[in-house]
Amino acid sequence: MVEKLNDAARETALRGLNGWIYDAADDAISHVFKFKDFSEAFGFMSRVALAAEKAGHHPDWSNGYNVVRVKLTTHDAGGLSAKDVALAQAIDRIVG
Ligand SMILES: C[C@H](O)[C@H](O)[C@H]1CNC2=NC(N)=NC(=O)C2=N1
Repeated sequence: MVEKLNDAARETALRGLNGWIYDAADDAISHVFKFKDFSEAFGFMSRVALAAEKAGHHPDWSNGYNVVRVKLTTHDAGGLSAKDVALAQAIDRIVG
């Protein structure tokens, strides 16, 4: 059973991520990605989808043309967990 991160662990984890914003109300981390066009945005989503399936952990996300809004939280834990941090790191690698 995955556990929520405590405050100290969360702060440490966030320092290792690029531009993710902590949303205390949802105990989640979010990032808005803007791309050249829809094709670039959808390519990003396709790569993230494969990483999510591989991890067995999935984003809550939306797409409008060239913008992808990603929110990560662990539904099974009721908040932010190490799985969210790991997926955020994978997403950071995808965007480079
Ligand atoms: C059974 C459960 O839905 C699965 O273990 C996974 C699927 N993907 C998931 N993704 C996220 N973000 N949180 C979860 O708790 C989660 N659970």
